[in-house]
Amino acid sequence: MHCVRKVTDDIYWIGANDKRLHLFENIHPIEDGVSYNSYVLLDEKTVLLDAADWSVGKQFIENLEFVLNGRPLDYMIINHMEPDHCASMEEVLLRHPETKVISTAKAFKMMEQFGFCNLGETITVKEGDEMNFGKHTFTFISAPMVHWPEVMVTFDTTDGVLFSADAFGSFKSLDGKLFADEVDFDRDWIDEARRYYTNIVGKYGPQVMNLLKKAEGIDIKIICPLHGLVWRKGIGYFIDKHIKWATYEPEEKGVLIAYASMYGNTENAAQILAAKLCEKGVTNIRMYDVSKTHVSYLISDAFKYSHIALLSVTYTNDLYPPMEEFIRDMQRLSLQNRTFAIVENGTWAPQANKVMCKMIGEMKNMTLLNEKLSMLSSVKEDTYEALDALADTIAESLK
Ligand SMILES: Cc1cc2nc3c(=O)[nH]c(=O)nc-3n(C[C@H](O)[C@H](O)[C@H](O)COP(=O)(O)O)c2cc1C
Repeated sequence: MHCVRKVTDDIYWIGANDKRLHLFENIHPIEDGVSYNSYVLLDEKTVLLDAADWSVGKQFIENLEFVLNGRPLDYMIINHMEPDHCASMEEVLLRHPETKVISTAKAFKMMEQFGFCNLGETITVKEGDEMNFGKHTFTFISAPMVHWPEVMVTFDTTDGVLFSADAFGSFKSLDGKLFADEVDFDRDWIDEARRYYTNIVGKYGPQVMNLLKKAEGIDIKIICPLHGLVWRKGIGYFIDKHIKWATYEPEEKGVLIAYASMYGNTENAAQILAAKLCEKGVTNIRMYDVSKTHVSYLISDAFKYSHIALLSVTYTNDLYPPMEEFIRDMQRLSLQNRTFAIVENGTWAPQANKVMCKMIGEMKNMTLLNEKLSMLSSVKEDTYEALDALADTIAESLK
């Protein structure tokens, strides 16, 4: 049975939720699922904006046919051709051979590469092109690398609706809600929106800022992304978050403590550091065991907090692999402007400090608060005092 919602009088959300998928992009855990959003404009012409993943294809097609209610589908706009949105487009075209597909030249090339064939009549658009569908005029804005190079976004100049592709998206299935003002976003959604942005689009901050600059000139009333909630109220709040993330500015003054420990002694040091920080009035702390926490959560909080304390054991003359993965991921996603404190542990020849220093040094605008805090196997009086002093240094730099 169909399951759709109205966005405006003429625009419907016809997407679907996937609560069964464990790993988004086969890498990021999605405990709360994800939605694949697709939209239809009913005007003098009918227009489908993006499709959906194959896993929800049946629901998506049922929704599409319900909304069309026997009308032909005149156009299908593909803003982003990644298979989690486009895999079902061929099914749409088999049912609607009358449909003309509108997209960028690069997207058509990539559709061919992926084998999304039988496209029929196509219309290639570029930055600034406009198309009228009756009451509504759409303009197309290129947004390269706002996830993939072929991406564009579509702006409905009539109603001020921005179809933003993967920009302004989020993990989490919608479960009946559609609009951000229907949920407690700060309580229930912001962490997953940040985890989505930072891990999926995080590397492309400058490109996101380019898109936001272009968006400054247009009066956006509604944002319709391809995953997550639709924004029609308080859009500025979400745009501000994206500006912070895209410019690699921390959202909050606080400390992310990430530790790697096999037998619990480095963990003990992490707990002592946290306790000392709290004693000194620094309570905005989030602590993770890197072996137990998927790196996508660590990345999300690395984008959130101003300070990052890394405490790691030495492992076969090198850094402990999950800690290395975390720092490598921060590098890959171009994280910048953070303040680090590091602690190493080793039993016969500690090496973790050297590797962590080198990796942090390879990133842009990172400050390292301490040169070396090395512990041998377990926390003794000297390490305890050194951790206390490190907490002082961190607290001071947070002022
Ligand atoms: C497989 C393995 C390899 C290790 N390699 C080194 C090493 O190369 N150099 C060193 O000083 N300690 C090494 N250690 C010791 C760890 O760093 C040790 O777990 C640590 O000193 C104690 O901290 P923990 O209780 O937090 O695990 C190794 C331990 C294991 C289990």
